Amino acid sequence: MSGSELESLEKVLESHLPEPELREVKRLLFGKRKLDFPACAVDAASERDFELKAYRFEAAQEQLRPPRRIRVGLIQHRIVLPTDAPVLDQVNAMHNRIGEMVEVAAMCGVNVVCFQETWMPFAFCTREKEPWTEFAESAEEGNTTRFQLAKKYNMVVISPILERDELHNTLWNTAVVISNSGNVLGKSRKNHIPRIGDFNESTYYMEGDTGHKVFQTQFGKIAVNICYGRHHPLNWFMYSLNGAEIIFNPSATVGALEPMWPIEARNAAIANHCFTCAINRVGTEHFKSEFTSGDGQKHHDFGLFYGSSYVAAPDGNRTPGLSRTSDGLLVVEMDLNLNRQISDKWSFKMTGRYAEYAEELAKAIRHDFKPNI
Ligand SMILES: NC(=O)NCCC(=O)O
Repeated sequence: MSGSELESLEKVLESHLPEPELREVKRLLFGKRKLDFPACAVDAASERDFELKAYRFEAAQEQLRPPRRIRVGLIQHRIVLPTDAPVLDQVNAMHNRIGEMVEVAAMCGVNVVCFQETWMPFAFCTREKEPWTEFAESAEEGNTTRFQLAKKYNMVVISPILERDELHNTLWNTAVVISNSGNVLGKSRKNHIPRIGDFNESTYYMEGDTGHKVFQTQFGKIAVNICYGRHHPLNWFMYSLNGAEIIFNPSATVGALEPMWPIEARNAAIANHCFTCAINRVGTEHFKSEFTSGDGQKHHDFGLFYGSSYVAAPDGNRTPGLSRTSDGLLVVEMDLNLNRQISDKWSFKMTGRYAEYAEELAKAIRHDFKPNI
């Protein structure tokens, strides 16, 4: 435990359940296998003070297709410097932290790594423009994109940033997808902007305009459904419709939303016959000026970002979560053949009545809509 905070549900079960029951509970809750990682990675993670966990999802051997095994890495971390440190110092400190964590991901053979949502302080609760908008940068040319990790480690990097689009004088909440060659493959902007509690993001940026892009990488077709989009089943569905084999969900989430966290990305993996990766930051971020929440309470912080990053598979299994309180790297090996195998078995997507939904939805959004009662 860190202070009075619960470290994780998994730790509670491990501490209190006898071994045979624990094994059964873990099978029911999670159902996947542990993956061995190199000793150098274990040592480096321990020296650098972050949790390292690794799991494997297997698929059946097929006759016509070879396995398509790849490894993803999910990184959760707290901000490094206080939020009133000079902006560039904060950015550099964060780059150093990410750099040392990605190096361990490389030791573990990770092919695609994803960081948490906008890896700057999550200052959008404050409604202040300065200095937070100074963190905004170009998706194509910004410091964070030019921070050369992808090519160095032959790894696809998903880097969620606050994007400044100079051409259109706009800010966006954007995930930049950098191919393992080091080139920017493209970007995916946050589709749904929360209007709840301290999530005052609509003061800073608009709903994304990049649709439901899927990126073809050397390690499979990937998409990014940023944070609040995970509450929208149709948002996951649209990425899946465009062929996503893995949907990443970089997030910054706190408090009352925690009971939903273990369920939403897992449901999406089941419903869409794909893998989903839910990533949340950790720690509590303090801001100098007091701000008022939607409920009238005054604060200097958002509350605890509860980490608990995990990966879910199309067969409904999922990994245990990373800690609620510590920085961590979750490495997961998955055979992408599992997606089609599960689709052929359960056929949720094949049996969807899309033409009917489309027709009824088209009617429901009209001003003259009358419910079919
Ligand atoms: N970052 C963000 O969109 N948070 C909104 C609350 C949530 O959905 O967890």
